[in-house]
Amino acid sequence: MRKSTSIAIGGFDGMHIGHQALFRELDDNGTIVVIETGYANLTPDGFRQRYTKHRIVYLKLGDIRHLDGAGFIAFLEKKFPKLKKIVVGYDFHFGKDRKYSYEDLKQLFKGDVVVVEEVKHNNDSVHSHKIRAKLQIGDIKGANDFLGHNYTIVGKRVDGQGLGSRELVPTINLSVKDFLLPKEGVYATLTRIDDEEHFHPSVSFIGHRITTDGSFAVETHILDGTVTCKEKAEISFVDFIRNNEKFDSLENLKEAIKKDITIANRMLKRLEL
Ligand SMILES: Cc1cc2nc3c(=O)[nH]c(=O)nc-3n(C[C@H](O)[C@H](O)[C@H](O)COP(=O)(O)O)c2cc1C
Ligand SMILES: Nc1ncnc2c1ncn2[C@@H]1O[C@H](COP(=O)(O)OP(=O)(O)O)[C@@H](O)[C@H]1O
Repeated sequence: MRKSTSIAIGGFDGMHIGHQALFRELDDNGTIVVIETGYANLTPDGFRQRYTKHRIVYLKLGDIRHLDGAGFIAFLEKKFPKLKKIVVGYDFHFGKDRKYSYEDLKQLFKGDVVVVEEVKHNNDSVHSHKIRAKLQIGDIKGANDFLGHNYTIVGKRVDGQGLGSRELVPTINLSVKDFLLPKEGVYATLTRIDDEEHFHPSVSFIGHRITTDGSFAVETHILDGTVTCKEKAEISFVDFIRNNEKFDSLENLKEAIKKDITIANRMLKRLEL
């Protein structure tokens, strides 16, 4: 922090293409200042770091929300004594009732204030809340376009019913906390197991297993061989296949899963793995 000469300020949940436009304005000693609201669920906890090489510093919203414009600048200058440049987006607001904007920063800060113009995709302004809305309707492609990377969640391995490997296909069952889960259904995915470096092509199910025991599950079936997962896995979403369905028999569910596998293979083959 003592070395930081430039900072980008915001919530930065998702680290999407709008956020990345800010980071491009940082220099080698640039730091990303995340104002934590407690609502981040696209890139919770330490997950923002994987989408940037810049150092990230977290500030609690409660510690700064009462500050006026001058107070906020004084706070930043104390925390970053070498600060020369502040980077924010076109809609950045801060302070009590969010009443200060980049105009105030420009007036009050002695160094440079860079204001990044609105980043759009297909003429639609990119924002975290829109990415959440897309995931909630299963629009993975739309969410990924806004993110500039595949939406990725991490979970802890848990035991399943054991039915998968006996009657259907083997799956890794995950308990996922803190991440927003896409809508219930079946997805073409890439899965990274434990600390492996590569991702496996996979097909994943999120939802209540309404055909079997009714309980909620996040499961992934690996398409390129037999694997063992010890502790955790990471699911990277590529495309939506179908909604969660209730089948009359395990036999029909099995047929549907076979089709899902064919579709997932087709969707994933288009990618350079
Ligand atoms: C590709 C795939 C698609 C699935 N689709 C459905 C579904 O549409 N409806 C459903 O109730 N369960 C679905 N399941 C979940 C199965 O019910 C689940 O794998 C089975 O209950 C075995 O669970 P276990 O891994 O805990 O043994 C799907 C699972 C996979 C891997
Ligand atoms: N689409 C965008 N174009 C340009 N700047 C953006 C965009 N989205 C967010 N920003 C900027 O990035 C920083 C973080 O904003 P934040 O409110 O966390 O993002 P979001 O609006 O996606 O939730 C702010 O300075 C904001 O002005």
